[in-house]
Amino acid sequence: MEQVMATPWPRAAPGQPRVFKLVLLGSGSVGKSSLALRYVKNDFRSILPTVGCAFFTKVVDLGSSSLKLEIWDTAGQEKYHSVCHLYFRGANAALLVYDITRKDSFHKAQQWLADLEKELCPGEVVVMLVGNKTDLDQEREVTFQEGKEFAESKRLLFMEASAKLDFQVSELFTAVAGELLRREVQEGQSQRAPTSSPTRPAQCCAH
Ligand SMILES: Nc1nc2c(ncn2[C@@H]2O[C@H](COP(=O)(O)OP(=O)(O)OP(=O)(O)O)[C@@H](O)[C@H]2O)c(=O)[nH]1
Repeated sequence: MEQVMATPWPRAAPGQPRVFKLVLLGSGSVGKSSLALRYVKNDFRSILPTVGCAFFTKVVDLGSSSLKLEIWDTAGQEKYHSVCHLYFRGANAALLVYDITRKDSFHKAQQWLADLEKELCPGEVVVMLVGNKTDLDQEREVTFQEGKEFAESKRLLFMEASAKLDFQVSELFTAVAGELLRREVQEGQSQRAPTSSPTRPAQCCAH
């Protein structure tokens, strides 16, 4: 897996699919790298803890349209927490991942959301809460309902998945990609409408 420490903003070449940056955030060992590996390479294997950030790309075909996701897989270990905010700058989407067998990881995902909200404008980033490791249902500490209710209270997308069993992995990335395109179309329409006011201020939040 490629390990990178820089944060270049992606550019779309002419005629190529538009590029969106997606960051994976969450505690150590919740399965961020495994979800990315399953999605991009349809593989599941033992992976060493991420150092800094790992990087993947994948073109998502949505039928009438396609886009390229640049997936930034951040390190979840606490010692890397302070550098992680460097990676979500410029992000278009974020997956807040927790392990359904670890309540502490669910609380940590909520802290990540608070950090994201400090850096980014509300509604600017598509955020999905992801409860991973549904194959370990007998050890579950976070119910589906708890995840869903928290996501609804914060207006996040929500899905549970298993990187191990390949359960709902491509579905969750496709759902985020679909939402990115939907918002882009919506924003384009509101900018074309002569009577509409700008959708966002020129200078926003921490930018
Ligand atoms: N049972 C089960 N184990 C999983 C699943 N996804 C990941 N794992 C395991 O959980 C452990 C951690 O997975 P990683 O993908 O390295 O987790 P991470 O969140 O990227 O960890 P950091 O790099 O430390 O942030 C590994 O042993 C994986 O094999 C899953 O869906 N089910």
